[in-house]
Amino acid sequence: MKSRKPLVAGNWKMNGDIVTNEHLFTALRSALERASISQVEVVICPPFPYLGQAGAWLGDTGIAWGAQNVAAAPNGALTGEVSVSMLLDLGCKWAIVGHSERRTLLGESSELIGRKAELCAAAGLGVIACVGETLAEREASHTDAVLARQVDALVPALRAADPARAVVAYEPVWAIGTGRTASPEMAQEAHAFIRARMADGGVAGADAIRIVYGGSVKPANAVTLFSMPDVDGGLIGGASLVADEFLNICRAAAVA
Ligand SMILES: O=C(CO)COP(=O)(O)O
Repeated sequence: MKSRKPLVAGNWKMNGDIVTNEHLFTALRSALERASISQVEVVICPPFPYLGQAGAWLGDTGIAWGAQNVAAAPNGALTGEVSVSMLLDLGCKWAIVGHSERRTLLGESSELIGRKAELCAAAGLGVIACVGETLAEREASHTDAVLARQVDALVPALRAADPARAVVAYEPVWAIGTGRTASPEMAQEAHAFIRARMADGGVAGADAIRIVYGGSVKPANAVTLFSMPDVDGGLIGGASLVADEFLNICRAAAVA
């Protein structure tokens, strides 16, 4: 039994609409209530426009909701951006930062992501900070170097954060949406490296910070992944859009 409470977060990415979401929220509510998996922290991250809808549907459940991104500044002339305080206003408990889709498609740097994480930590908004290597980087044996750079940029935020409100998500880019999952041993190796790197960087809460795995997690592979000693749950893309699949992944986190 691990000392860290597992966390399973659904990253809906840019999917959904009011009607579809309503069905998904309804199914998630009843499924998760029936399963009563209080030993798992469950988070749903819909697109920004639906955070209010998430609050309306999930507010009286144990399920938290969060954003998929946040601005790197507290307020001001930043057209189109959404601040930490706005997310707190909407009842968000969490924000994802540094997803590889934003790193690669939108050019977000590790430094920018570190700043976002620091703003979350300072305001008490939980942060799920994503790291992970590309296939080319893994094949060139650069995985550790890439993870080290990405984790180091998060260290100031992780040192400042309440360890219960800081999560690192290891998402190898080659496993995202591809159906290709890291083996449990590969995930464990990367997670152990990330934890040691945090500790070396002076993050006193490194042992308490959850490191979750993301990349083609499905009900069929969740238990073996989550059973690894440093894998503390998952960040789920595609399968989080299907209530039964997401529920079964949450169940896997409860038994792993
Ligand atoms: O990017 C992910 C979660 O943030 C993973 O996506 P998939 O689960 O669809 O591979």
